[in-house]
Amino acid sequence: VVGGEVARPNSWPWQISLQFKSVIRYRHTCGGTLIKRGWVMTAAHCVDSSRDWRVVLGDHNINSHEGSEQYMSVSRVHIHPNWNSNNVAGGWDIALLHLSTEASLNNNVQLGALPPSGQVLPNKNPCYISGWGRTATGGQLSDQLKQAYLPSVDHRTCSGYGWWGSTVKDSMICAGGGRESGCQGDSGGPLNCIVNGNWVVHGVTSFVSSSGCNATKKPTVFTRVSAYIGWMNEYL
Ligand SMILES: CC(C)c1ccc(NC(=O)[C@@H]2CCCN2C(=O)[C@H](CCCC[NH3+])NC(=O)C(F)(F)F)cc1
Repeated sequence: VVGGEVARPNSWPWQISLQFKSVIRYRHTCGGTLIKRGWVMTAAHCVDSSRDWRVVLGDHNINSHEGSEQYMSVSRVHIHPNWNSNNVAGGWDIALLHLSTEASLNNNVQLGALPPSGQVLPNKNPCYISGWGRTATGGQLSDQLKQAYLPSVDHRTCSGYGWWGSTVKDSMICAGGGRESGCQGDSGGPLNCIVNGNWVVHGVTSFVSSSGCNATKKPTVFTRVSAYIGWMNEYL
């Protein structure tokens, strides 16, 4: 997350850290959202290589043990069948991870709410991105979970001239476009939006501009969760 601030610990209790074993230790690679006690929603581009995955729930500082963490292994990875790893602009950047044991829900670990199928937010709907991704273009990951206020940008604007144009599809949702943005390592994590006073996970962090995470008029682009409710319900 570029800009924004360190989140109050466990204030996004559905945010998970997706990590893979690298030699002797696990490394954070992506975010994700706990949507059922045994299921995590993330981006397909996060898991399209076979690795020894683990999901960490209830985390704040990914480099220290705080006691609120639950470490889960992953029994199945379900990548959307239409995902094409050579074309993130094609969409379909969504995957479900089946956990080998069910999470215990508590103050630090809760389920993220999903939107109704087909729901599209109006322009400038209040939303926050959360994640441990780079804190600047080319920078380092954040030890502590960060958040940034990224109001939604409607499709008409986001696909307009000088913005993303036809790179952005209707199955995506854009947010931000100013000095704050997602960045590498935030992939797969939630776009948390306020709808009728409740937090709803409307996006899965998918891509930013290759010329810089917080490029002007290149909002962070998310998989639009409401376009995939039917597919997810096949599993949940
Ligand atoms: C034109 C379109 C096809 C296109 C649009 C944006 C990009 N962006 C990028 O490649 C930038 C630079 C590093 C990774 N990255 C990204 O946007 C990666 C997803 C890459 C998927 C493809 N391998 N996602 C993220 O960094 C994010 F924001 F989700 F955390 C690349 C191609």
